[in-house]
Amino acid sequence: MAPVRYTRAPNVYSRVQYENEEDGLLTVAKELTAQSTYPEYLPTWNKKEKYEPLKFYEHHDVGLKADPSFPNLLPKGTATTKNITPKLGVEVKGIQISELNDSGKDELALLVAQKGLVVFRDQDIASKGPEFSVEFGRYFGPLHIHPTSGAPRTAAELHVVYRRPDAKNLFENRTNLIQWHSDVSYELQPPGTTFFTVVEGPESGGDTLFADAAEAYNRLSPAFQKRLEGLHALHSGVEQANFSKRGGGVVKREPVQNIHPLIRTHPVTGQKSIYVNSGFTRKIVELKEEESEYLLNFLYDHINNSHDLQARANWLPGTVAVWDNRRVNHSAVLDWDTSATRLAYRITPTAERPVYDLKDLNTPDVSKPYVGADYTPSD
Ligand SMILES: O=C(O)CCC(=O)C(=O)O
Ligand SMILES: [Fe+2]
Repeated sequence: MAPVRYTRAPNVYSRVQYENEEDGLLTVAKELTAQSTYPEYLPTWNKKEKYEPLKFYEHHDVGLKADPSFPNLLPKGTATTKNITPKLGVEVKGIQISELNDSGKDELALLVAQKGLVVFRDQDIASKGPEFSVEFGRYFGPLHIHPTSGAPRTAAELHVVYRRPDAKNLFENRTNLIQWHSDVSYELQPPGTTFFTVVEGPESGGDTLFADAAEAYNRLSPAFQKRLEGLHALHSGVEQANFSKRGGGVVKREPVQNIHPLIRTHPVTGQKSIYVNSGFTRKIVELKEEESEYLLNFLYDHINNSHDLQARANWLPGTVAVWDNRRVNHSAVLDWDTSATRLAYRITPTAERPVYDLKDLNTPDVSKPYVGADYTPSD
């Protein structure tokens, strides 16, 4: 059977970037470190770093505690806001997220849940060093340590996205490099409020695209919504781990596959969204293969190609975008062909095990057992 149409090689960013190895620590070339304006964020890959499988924990979203009038996050007369699109995304200026007290952080989580994406301009958080971002992020949930990506030498919890100045032309074998996904959806408890900032980047290009899977759900007819209820999808981290291994990279935690409801409900807003993505979703477990492929391809088309439920963030110095990874899918845009470096990092607090019905929130396993033939990834 043909593979799902949108499933391509995982993360084009994870192409080999390391050149030095000192005692199991892979690092980028010394000349690149010398040139970097933020060398403390350059990726390193520690071959000795190994983690146990992630275990279930109860997640209580801090957005639930927030004052919905946002007195700390959006103080009147100081903060300004502007919607990026009518429903998805808002741009905020005039406040420093690094200075928020706990109430302000609760409000930030609520605003991100409500808007899907919040773009803060002129932030100083990166200049405070990697350890500050780790401490900041922990407030929102236990931080995810990515199994294969690089991390700053002093902050294993940050996920680094790096394209070196002499990156090869990735369009040689591809017509486009768009890779829609929701971060690490294969985990038992995937991320929620997710922070991303580009500390070094091209003058133009290298934007990030966002698609609103809640609006995508709302656009479906009631009959179609009903059909999706009760279905579950298998998400897989196996191909990403294999890809890293093949390139001589690291696998810090054994890859997992998890089954999540196809429609999930947000614990803070009560909003439903379609929880599939063409990066990590492999199969709808209640359906036969052809049926699953047919339905997944429809949903991928609907989410990835409906530009009228999407937003695009551009990166100015000091921009921090925060998205709700439960509700939006995203893709990098690798469109520049100058020798500009792009160096970015993500702070990735994890969230609840996805549920369709909020009465199942924080129960260890609400998915039906996977009874189909064992799924064997092709990669
Ligand atoms: O580089 C980007 O714009 C997005 C990268 C990405 O998908 C991520 O770090 O989650
Ligand atoms: Fe991502």
